[in-house]
Amino acid sequence: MAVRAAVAGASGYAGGELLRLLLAHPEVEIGALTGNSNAGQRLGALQPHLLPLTDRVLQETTPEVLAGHDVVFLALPHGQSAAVAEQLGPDVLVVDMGADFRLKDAGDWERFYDSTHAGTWPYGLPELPGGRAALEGSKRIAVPGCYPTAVSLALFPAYAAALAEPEAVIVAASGTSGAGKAPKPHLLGSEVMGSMTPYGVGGGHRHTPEMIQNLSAAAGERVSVSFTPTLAPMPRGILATCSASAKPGVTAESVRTAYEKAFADEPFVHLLPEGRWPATASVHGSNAVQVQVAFDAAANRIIAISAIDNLTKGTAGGAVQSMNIALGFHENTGLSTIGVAP
Ligand SMILES: NC(=O)C1=CN([C@@H]2O[C@H](COP(=O)(O)OP(=O)(O)OC[C@H]3O[C@@H](n4cnc5c(N)ncnc54)[C@H](OP(=O)(O)O)[C@@H]3O)[C@@H](O)[C@H]2O)C=CC1
Ligand SMILES: CC(=O)N[C@@H](CCC(=O)OP(=O)(O)O)C(=O)O
Repeated sequence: MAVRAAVAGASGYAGGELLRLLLAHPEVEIGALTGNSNAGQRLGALQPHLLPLTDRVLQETTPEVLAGHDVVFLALPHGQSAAVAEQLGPDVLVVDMGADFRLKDAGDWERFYDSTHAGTWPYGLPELPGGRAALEGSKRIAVPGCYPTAVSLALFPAYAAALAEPEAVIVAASGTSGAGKAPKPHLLGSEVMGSMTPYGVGGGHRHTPEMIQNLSAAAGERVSVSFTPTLAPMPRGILATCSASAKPGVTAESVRTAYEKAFADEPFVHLLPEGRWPATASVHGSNAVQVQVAFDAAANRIIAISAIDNLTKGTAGGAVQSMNIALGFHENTGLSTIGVAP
């Protein structure tokens, strides 16, 4: 029998992408759909591409509306999930696509999110060492941030194989849907089109502690991260260019071997053949991740580059993949690795 899933935040970008995936998921029946300012609207007024659901009406995000489901997805702004989650029973699988339960360190949360830490849930990045075991049978899942997904997948093999020094430098470009649907002046078409600009420079971006958490766990020592995000004139996609100094004795062959080993059995991560480079268009609308790695011997640096779709593997696809593991479905169910390029 199919599981019944509610989606809170169905009017937003992450909620919309999740519904696109759930509509094709053979084990899921879509239950309540909720919004906030758009409660009472037809979904079709906000998500006209979700044709089978366009006549559904968005309800208020309340515990009563979300009750009676097997799975509840929370695609709400940061800080809004915890209060909703605590009203849901322990037998319901709650999948939080916001940041509320990602960080283990309460001090990091308070510094970067300026509010009280709600707690820590099993982390929804199955490809990390021990990632699947943490999700199997779990009733709570914290889906990673989009940039930490791209960066952690690019760099963890170098740290897990003790090839990289514990300092990483990351520059990543994101499409504008990463910033959500709520209107913001810097996201006006005339500001974004034909231009690229960095933001959150100098260690201020809230995804920095999440990257440090993941890479440090892989390395077994604290990894420092210098992260510079950049807004790119495209609706979807993240290209993360990550580098770290190589430890003594590292060669191009040892780097390649570590990455081949890390991703050999991964259904969604594609380590590209040597000489080919990740492209956001190749993963558009799919749960796939493209990764490539090179060893710059002159600079003694490992360069790892990844491409994801921020809305798919970067949030909704990652959420479905983790749900599949938690509920014992085949991990690929309802998820595609086929992009829509160009
Ligand atoms: N966009 C992305 O690429 C990614 C997003 N995420 C995470 O997913 C979550 C949603 O992001 P995104 O979809 O981009 O954001 P949007 O702004 O597009 O959507 C936000 C959703 O939350 C609802 N909402 C707003 N305020 C409240 C509130 N106070 N209480 C309950 N619901 C509320 C909105 O309802 P309404 O429209 O009716 O007001 C809308 O459905 C965020 O936590 C984000 O960090 C994670 C990874 C990637
Ligand atoms: C382009 C853009 O603004 N991106 C967002 C990241 C969005 C994301 O996926 O992260 P969360 O899940 O933590 O919201 C940002 O830089 O804050």
